[in-house]
Amino acid sequence: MTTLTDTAAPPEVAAAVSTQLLTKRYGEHVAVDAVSLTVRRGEVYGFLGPNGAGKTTTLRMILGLIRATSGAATVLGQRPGAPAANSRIGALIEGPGFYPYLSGRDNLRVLARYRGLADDNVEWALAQVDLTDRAGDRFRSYSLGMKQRLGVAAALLGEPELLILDEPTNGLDPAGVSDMRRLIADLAAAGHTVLLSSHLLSEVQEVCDRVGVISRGRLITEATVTELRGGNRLLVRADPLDAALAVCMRVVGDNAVSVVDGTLRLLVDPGLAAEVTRALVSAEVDVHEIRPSERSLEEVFFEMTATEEDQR
Ligand SMILES: Nc1ncnc2c1ncn2[C@@H]1O[C@H](COP(=O)(O)OP(=O)(O)OP(=O)(O)O)[C@@H](O)[C@H]1O
Repeated sequence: MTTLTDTAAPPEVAAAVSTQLLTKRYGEHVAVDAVSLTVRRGEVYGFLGPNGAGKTTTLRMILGLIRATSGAATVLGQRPGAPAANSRIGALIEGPGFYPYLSGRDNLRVLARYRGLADDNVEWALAQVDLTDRAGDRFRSYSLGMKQRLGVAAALLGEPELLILDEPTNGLDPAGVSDMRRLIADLAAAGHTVLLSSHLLSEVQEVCDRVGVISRGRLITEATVTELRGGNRLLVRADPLDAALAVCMRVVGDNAVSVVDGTLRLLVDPGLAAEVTRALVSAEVDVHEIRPSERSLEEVFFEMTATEEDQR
């Protein structure tokens, strides 16, 4: 008999990637410290952290390129490195080794043959990254952005379900970053799950559904970009400030109001803007500006890592 419980996919199968207390030590140094993260199928997951935080080491464990010291990981329902998973994963990690004297197309053909894939795959992958026109040129003549896109094309050979991209925007100029962002959004729209690492939050906040923030080997948080940025702040510029402060404290509570650079910062639902404005106006305070304010991901990141430092 089939019950509802029997047919519901267990979380580890529903997830594209999940890790449980994944840890990597190099001697005394803990490069990755008990990381438990989940990448859901179909999402773009940003793995964020400064240089040396442990991103590449985590991705290498997920791909089965290095062994975890302890903990576990499941990738597309398999253990890392299992052939059944590898054939459904495309990865760009630490720059692929391309032959400089071969064209982009021939480089991909070499990789495709090695993996038993037909040349159609090469043309498809080149088109995905918009390199078809330059595919006949030697790799060494490519700009950094083109080299990165060829790396993504290599990861795309065989149309993998899951793409793992380690710092795909590293070293790119703003135009290259914007091209890469668009490419990732297109791949996600086409149904690929994307796990990408970055140390630049501004680069991933537009393209990622969820982010995991890692600092010194530890996963500090995992949340949607909206959750991280928080929508619960109102900024008020009003005159006279003292009277405005008193009114705001009365309306939203003493602890929810602070003054930053002559502006009142209210930690409340922005839906209270009308009520706050009415109270200020009836107290004969001039309201120059009242607006909701989100934290930038950079602010969130620095606040979180600062808290983490304090706890050490
Ligand atoms: N093979 C190794 N032997 C010793 N230590 C290592 C090794 N690989 C990584 N580490 C250390 O582990 C830590 C995490 O490195 P990792 O490359 O994973 O960070 P990252 O977040 O990817 O940073 P980056 O963006 O600079 O690559 C660093 O302190 C690094 O020096």
